[in-house]
Amino acid sequence: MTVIVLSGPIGAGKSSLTGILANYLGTKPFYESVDDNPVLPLFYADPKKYAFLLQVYFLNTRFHSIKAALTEDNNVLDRSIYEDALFFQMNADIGRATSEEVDTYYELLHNMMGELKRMPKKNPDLLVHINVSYDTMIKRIQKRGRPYEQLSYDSTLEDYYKRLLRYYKPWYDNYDYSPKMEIDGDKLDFMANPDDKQVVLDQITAKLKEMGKLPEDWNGSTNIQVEA
Ligand SMILES: Nc1ncnc2c1ncn2[C@@H]1O[C@H](COP(=O)(O)OP(=O)(O)OP(=O)(O)O)[C@@H](O)[C@H]1O
Ligand SMILES: Nc1nc(=O)c2ncn([C@H]3C[C@H](O)[C@@H](CO)O3)c2[nH]1
Repeated sequence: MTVIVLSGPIGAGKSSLTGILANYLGTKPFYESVDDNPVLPLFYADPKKYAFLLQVYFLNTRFHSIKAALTEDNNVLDRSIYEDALFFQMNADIGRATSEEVDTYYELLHNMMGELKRMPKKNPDLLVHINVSYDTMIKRIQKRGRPYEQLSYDSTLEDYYKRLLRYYKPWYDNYDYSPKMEIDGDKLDFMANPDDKQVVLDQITAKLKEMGKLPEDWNGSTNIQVEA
């Protein structure tokens, strides 16, 4: 059926929507490696030392996930390989990578993207991008409560998060691996409000129907798995 990739800033709701969408469509979710990621806390404690290592870690896990997803042809992915360079370029721009690390990273990324071109299915079917403002992003980061992501942990995080938001607009505009659509993550509380959740699911299924990826009369009901 379809391979859908989600994108958006930290705390936008990608993991949450990945689960909701996979359940609704009856497909398999792939999550970004966070709680089992040994490099992430090291990075937040010493970004300059660990930016390159963290990026290689994420790139490797994202390469693994996108290959599996494109092979099985029926999946939803939390943040994917297509956003990897956005993060690394931003960290490099603020002096957290040497020019040798930057060159090595882009050669590795180029090689990996070349491998994807050889897959039977080369691209996702749809990118769903969740837009959030700075205030929403911070509220969600606080709600989730990972200690090393809190503004109180490091005084430079406010600037880091604001900068990240600025990098997303051109990234989204230039993304061309598949059709794409945006979700308003400020207005739509798809976690706590069932009506908002249905609005988001309707927006995504309408896009999939328009693209011929779902039958016109499909309403999700036959595919919903009852959550325990
Ligand atoms: N639309 C929403 N409305 C209200 N709360 C939300 C919404 N989306 C996510 N949340 C809450 O915000 C927090 C962050 O959500 P989530 O982990 O899904 O974000 P994410 O985009 O996957 O983050 P990251 O980039 O860090 O992996 C969670 O506590 C989640 O319950
Ligand atoms: N430096 C860096 N590069 C990435 O590709 C990347 N992807 C995610 N993250 C950070 C953001 C959240 O804290 C947490 C969960 O998304 O991991 C990243 N950090």
